[in-house]
Amino acid sequence: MLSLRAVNQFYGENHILWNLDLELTKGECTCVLGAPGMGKTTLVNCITGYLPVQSGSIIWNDAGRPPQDLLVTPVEGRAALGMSYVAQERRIFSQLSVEENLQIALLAGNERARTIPSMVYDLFPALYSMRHMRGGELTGDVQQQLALARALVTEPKLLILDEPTLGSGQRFIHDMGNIIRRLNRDFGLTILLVEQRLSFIRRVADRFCLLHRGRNVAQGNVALLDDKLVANWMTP
Ligand SMILES: Nc1ncnc2c1ncn2[C@@H]1O[C@H](COP(=O)(O)OP(=O)(O)OP(=O)(O)O)[C@@H](O)[C@H]1O
Repeated sequence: MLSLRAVNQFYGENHILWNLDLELTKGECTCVLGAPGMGKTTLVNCITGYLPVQSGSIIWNDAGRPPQDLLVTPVEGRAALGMSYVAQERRIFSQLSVEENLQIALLAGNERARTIPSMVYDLFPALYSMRHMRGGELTGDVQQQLALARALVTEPKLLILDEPTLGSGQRFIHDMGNIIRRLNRDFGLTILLVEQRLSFIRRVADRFCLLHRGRNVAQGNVALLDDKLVANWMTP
């Protein structure tokens, strides 16, 4: 679904991503992990188009359509192709109701999505009962649900989640894991997940990509993500 080849990215003079290769396969959940500051969010921002890349290629492959070069596709164009992103900082409108937040997110989609799909309230029944409440009145966990629901209203093909469990308690983390598994296994959504919690990664992901100082130092089936690999690479 998405192929990155030899991607390099700089912040000014600082070389952050180094010749990075990554392959996202349709229907799989791939987790990017690594210690803080290793380039995970930078990588996601290059994929979504919020950051320019210096060199390399990022190609979108959708069955039956010609491959699309994302480096010449702006952020809105990537959303229209079917890419949806939940950033670390929840991007919701605190003055608008839950329902208005979802309605506005629909505008980012393509022709297919005109109403809030029933799947969204099925996954997040709490949002339905709170649909008239303002975003700013919700607890942090429900705001995170709303941020994810906003990303789903356009019925994306690729969902990108940057540390969806950050700052949450065990109960929420468990529920978030269930939702990601349902999205991936029941709805067939391709998922790119940035995450640090190993138990969570092993529960939800099919594949992993381990970043160290902007380089992809290990990748493969999540069963290969063993303690030795983690001890070697998860320290700053
Ligand atoms: N806007 C920026 N300008 C300059 N340098 C930046 C900027 N954002 C990030 N960096 C640097 O780029 C490197 C990679 O940061 P990035 O946020 O991608 O790491 P990360 O793996 O996502 O970290 P974390 O787990 O803490 O979110 C770090 O050294 C960071 O200091």
